[in-house]
Amino acid sequence: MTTEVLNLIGGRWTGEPQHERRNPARRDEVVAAAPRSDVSAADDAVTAAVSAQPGWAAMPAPARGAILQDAADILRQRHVQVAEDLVREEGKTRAEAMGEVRRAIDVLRYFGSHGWRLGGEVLPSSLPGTQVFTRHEPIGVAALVTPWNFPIAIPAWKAAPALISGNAVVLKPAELTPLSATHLARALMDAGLPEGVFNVVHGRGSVVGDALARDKRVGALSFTGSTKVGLGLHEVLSARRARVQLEMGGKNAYLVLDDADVAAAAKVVAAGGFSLTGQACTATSRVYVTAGVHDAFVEALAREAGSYVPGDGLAEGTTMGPVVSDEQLAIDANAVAKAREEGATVVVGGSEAEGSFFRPTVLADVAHESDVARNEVFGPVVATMKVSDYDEGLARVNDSQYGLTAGICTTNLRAAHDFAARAHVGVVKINRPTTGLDLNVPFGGVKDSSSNTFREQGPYAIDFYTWGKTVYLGQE
Ligand SMILES: NC(=O)C1=CN([C@@H]2O[C@H](COP(=O)(O)OP(=O)(O)OC[C@H]3O[C@@H](n4cnc5c(N)ncnc54)[C@H](OP(=O)(O)O)[C@@H]3O)[C@@H](O)[C@H]2O)C=CC1
Ligand SMILES: O=C(O)CCC(=O)C(=O)O
Repeated sequence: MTTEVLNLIGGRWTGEPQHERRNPARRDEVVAAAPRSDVSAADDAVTAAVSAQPGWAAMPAPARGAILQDAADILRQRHVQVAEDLVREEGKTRAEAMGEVRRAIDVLRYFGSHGWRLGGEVLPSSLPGTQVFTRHEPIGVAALVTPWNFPIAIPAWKAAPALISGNAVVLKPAELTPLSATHLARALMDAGLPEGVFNVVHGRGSVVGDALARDKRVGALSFTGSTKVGLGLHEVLSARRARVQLEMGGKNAYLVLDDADVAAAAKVVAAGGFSLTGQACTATSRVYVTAGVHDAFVEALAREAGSYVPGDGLAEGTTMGPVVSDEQLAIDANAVAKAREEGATVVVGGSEAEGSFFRPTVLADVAHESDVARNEVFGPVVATMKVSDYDEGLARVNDSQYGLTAGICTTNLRAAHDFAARAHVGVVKINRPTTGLDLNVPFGGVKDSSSNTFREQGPYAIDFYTWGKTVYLGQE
């Protein structure tokens, strides 16, 4: 069944559904049709947001929070349908999609509860009879440009802190996944969000996303996606000194030491590398293994990889969904072909794609300088490399243009602490998969993974959407 998706501008559903999205697991099924908007729709959405924002910011923060909490409840009532639509448009397994929708619900609840806690500080003044306090003012209009790989959780974790702090929002979701963003918008509107406070414009990133970035009324833009697009947005936004938050690519590394439990390490690396079909910016994609356990680890990882059952995420027994698009499928296949040319051994997987499915792939004997060891694949492909000891492993982990997540499997407390201190990444996982984040703690990277400024998630997320003011209150 095709669902017609429209833009949401100033509380009205508008536009012509023209662009079809097909189910990556069943290509004859059209899941959704959405507008391919032009720049005028982006302009209208920003106009609506500008006009709605002062009223929204004037509403008491607990009342704003109550709307987010109600939206969470509505999403909870609809969660089975929302998750199944997410599977059909993006390709996750049912369990992964349920987890993602759950996360969106929890994010709305979490930031909804912040309505009771927002505020500033009261500070002593050097002046007699004077009080100093700080205020956190909303930026005004925030644009959110989001990817297809977490099509409801990422819009939710960007929108919720923006909204609770009194901003109006214009969301440009990825063209591949229009339906999940619509479910989020419907829940917010059905919860009583005033018209114009949350707007959605569907269309090409290079048209709608670019127009939002260039609109001087947009005070902040939060982006998740490829490094290439993110760096372009950074140039546009910083040229006019608007806020920009970027969560981009990764080449996330794992280090497995001789003292690790090999079977447990293989499970951790497989979960980070193959869950979500490897389509996460936090996915494990290169593994350094010390010589004593190298061969046993590669064997154990290959066994884990072979145990996945690729298929339609809604089918019973499927443990890995399809690749999201033909373009991504070609990237996965080419990465393995190139690795082979550069001397790697394909231990398991790596065969021609079957339809939209690509088998979990483990590569061994990978050269440190080869393409697959350095560039993001965004698919279920894990490159393994032997290192002589911890120091060499740590140096290899840090030898990357990216710095999003990294992990270590070890039972040595000293190594674990040293790694936590010296891994040059935004998130360190010790004996846990590189994927998977708590919603109440900061998330972001360094180097080419991030804008290296404001973190997402947790209370820190609110900093990006507010600016600080200091008030001196004296008596006459
Ligand atoms: N860090 C992460 O979580 C993610 C990383 N990626 C990486 O990016 C690669 C490509 O994926 P893709 O989805 O195409 O990522 P993109 O960076 O192209 O897309 C992310 C978002 O940005 C929009 N966009 C694209 N071009 C522009 C532009 N010029 N100006 C403003 N917005 C724009 C997209 O719109 P639209 O696509 O609808 O046109 C989408 O909404 C992946 O293979 C992976 O390496 C991808 C997704 C998530
Ligand atoms: O690992 C996760 O849970 C989040 C990953 C993520 O933020 C992304 O892929 O964009």
